[in-house]
Amino acid sequence: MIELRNVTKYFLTNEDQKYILDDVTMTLPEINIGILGRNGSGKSTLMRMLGKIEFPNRGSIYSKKSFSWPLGLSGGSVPNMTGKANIKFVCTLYNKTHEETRKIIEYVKDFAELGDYFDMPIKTYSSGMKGRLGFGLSLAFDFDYMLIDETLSTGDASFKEKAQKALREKIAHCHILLVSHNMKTLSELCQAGLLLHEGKLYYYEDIDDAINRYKEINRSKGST
Ligand SMILES: Nc1ncnc2c1ncn2[C@@H]1O[C@H](COP(=O)(O)OP(=O)(O)OP(=O)(O)O)[C@@H](O)[C@H]1O
Repeated sequence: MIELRNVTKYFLTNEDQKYILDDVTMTLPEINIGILGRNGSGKSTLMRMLGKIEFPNRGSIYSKKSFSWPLGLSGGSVPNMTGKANIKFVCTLYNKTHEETRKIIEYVKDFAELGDYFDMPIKTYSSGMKGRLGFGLSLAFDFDYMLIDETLSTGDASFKEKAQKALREKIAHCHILLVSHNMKTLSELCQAGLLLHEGKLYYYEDIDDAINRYKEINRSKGST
């Protein structure tokens, strides 16, 4: 379960405040949930708050469950360190043993297909390469919830296929919170939906109801 208690999140703009969530209180059940909203509504920000790499201005988000770092966002890595060194660093943070770390490095190296770049600083990577490294690393760990931010579209066609297959195997054993503009993927992978709109968060028990409401909003506002 994830509890949002009076959560308010805003960003300061030059002249005003941009509200993402305005005093939202809600309890989310343990199921796969798709997150929808127009461009700039705050989907990625919500995901970062769930992953505890960004925090509300007021209120709190509470859960006893473990969350992956948001897949699909390339932030969080140390740019001057190699891909391999970044993985070792994360393994240390998660108290992995020497043997577990060795296996994780092997897995990610094989999965991410970075060739020589695996031993080069991350600042030399393209955004797709960073995405592949982060994606492989997240798959190598076990979490209660995987946070996925449009990761299904990371990489070229063959990598995308491999990533989708690996992700589907992974999510058979955990829950997902998925941000995507792809309605088919949302409908296939999620049971429930969250719709972010103008600082409010709406929960739909059926993902297809969330998708229909999202489409209605898009029709009335002009699609983005
Ligand atoms: N650090 C920041 N400072 C100021 N404004 C920010 C900051 N981060 C995000 N924003 C603004 O907050 C709003 C929500 O951003 P966010 O990336 O969460 O939206 P989104 O729904 O994921 O968008 P998209 O669908 O385009 O990816 C946007 O208007 C964005 O410009």
